[in-house]
Amino acid sequence: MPATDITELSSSEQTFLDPYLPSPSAPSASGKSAKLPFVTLTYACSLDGMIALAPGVRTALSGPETKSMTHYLRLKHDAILVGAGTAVADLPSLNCRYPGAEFDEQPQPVIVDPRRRWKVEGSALGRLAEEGKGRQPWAVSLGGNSDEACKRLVVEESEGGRMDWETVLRKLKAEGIRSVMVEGGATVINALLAEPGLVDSVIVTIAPTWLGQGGLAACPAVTTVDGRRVNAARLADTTWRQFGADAVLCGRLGA
Ligand SMILES: NC(=O)C1=CN([C@@H]2O[C@H](COP(=O)(O)OP(=O)(O)OC[C@H]3O[C@@H](n4cnc5c(N)ncnc54)[C@H](OP(=O)(O)O)[C@@H]3O)[C@@H](O)[C@H]2O)C=CC1
Ligand SMILES: Nc1nc(O)c(N)c(N[C@@H]2O[C@H](COP(=O)(O)O)[C@@H](O)[C@H]2O)n1
Repeated sequence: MPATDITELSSSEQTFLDPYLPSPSAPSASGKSAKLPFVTLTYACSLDGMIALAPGVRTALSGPETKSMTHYLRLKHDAILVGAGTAVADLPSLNCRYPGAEFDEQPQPVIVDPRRRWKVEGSALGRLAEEGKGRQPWAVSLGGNSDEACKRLVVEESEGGRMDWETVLRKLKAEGIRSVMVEGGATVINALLAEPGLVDSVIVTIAPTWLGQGGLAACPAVTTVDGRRVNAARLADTTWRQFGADAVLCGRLGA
C-alpha cells in the first residue's frame, strides 16, 4: 500500500484498544451464539453527540491520531459495515491504510442496502478494488439476486420492511466473516446501540467541538419499561484515553 497520513499506533495505544478487539481470548457479548461474528461499533462524535453537520453531510471529526486509530481497528476486523446512507453520502473508501497493511489484511466492505440504492459502478470502493487497494464490496439487500458487479447477500424482509440485525450478522458469519467493525451512520449506530446482545465492543471518538443544532445525532430511540422512560443504552467496563486532541472511550454495552 502507498504511504498515507495514517501512522502506526504506539504500543501503549494498542494495549489500550486490544481488550476491546476481536481475538480468541476477547469476551463476546454474553450469551452470544457462535453463529454470530464479533461486532465492534465505532464512530466519531462531537461534544453535542453529533456524527455529522447534517444528514448526508460527510463531516471530519477525527483528528490525525484517531484517524490512525480507525485504520488500526480496520486492520483488526474481517469486515467493515456501513449503511446505504453513509455509502451514498460519504463515497467512502473503507479500506485499511494502516502502514504495512497487506491485501490479505484488507477488511471486507459491507453495505447494508435493502433497496439497492448504492451502486458499485463509479464508487471509490469499486475503484480501489480494481486497483488492488481494497476488496470488492458486498451489499446486504432484500429480495432476489442479480448479476451486478457487487456480491449481494440477500436477507428476508422483517417487520416494517427492515432487515433484522441478527439475521444480517448471521449471514456474514456464514460467509466466513468472524468480526465486523460497524462504522455507521446514524441509523445503523442508533439501531445497534439498542442491541446489547449483538454488540461486543463500543469504541467512540469524542472530538472537542460542537457541531450545533440540526446535526445528525448518535442517539438511540426512546426506551420505556412499564410505560416509563429509561436510559436507552449504557456502557459497562469503560476505559478512555486521549489520542491527540480527541478522547477515545471504549466499553461494552450492558446494564
Ligand atoms: N462520524 C462518524 O463516525 C460517521 C458519520 N457518518 C455520517 O452518517 C450519515 C449517514 O447516516 P444515515 O443517513 O443514518 O445512514 P446510514 O449509513 O445509517 O444508512 C441508513 C440506511 O441503511 C439502510 N439500513 C440501515 N439499517 C437497516 C435495517 N436494519 N434494515 C434495512 N435497511 C437498513 C437503510 O437504507 P434505505 O434508506 O435504502 O432503506 C437506511 O436508510 C452521513 O452524514 C455520514 O457522514 C457515517 C459513519 C460514521
Ligand atoms: N472515525 C471516523 N471519524 C470521522 O470523523 C468520520 N467522518 C468517520 N466516518 C466514517 O469513515 C468513513 C470514511 O472512510 P474512508 O476514509 O473513506 O475510508 C465514512 O464513510 C464513515 O463510515 N469516521
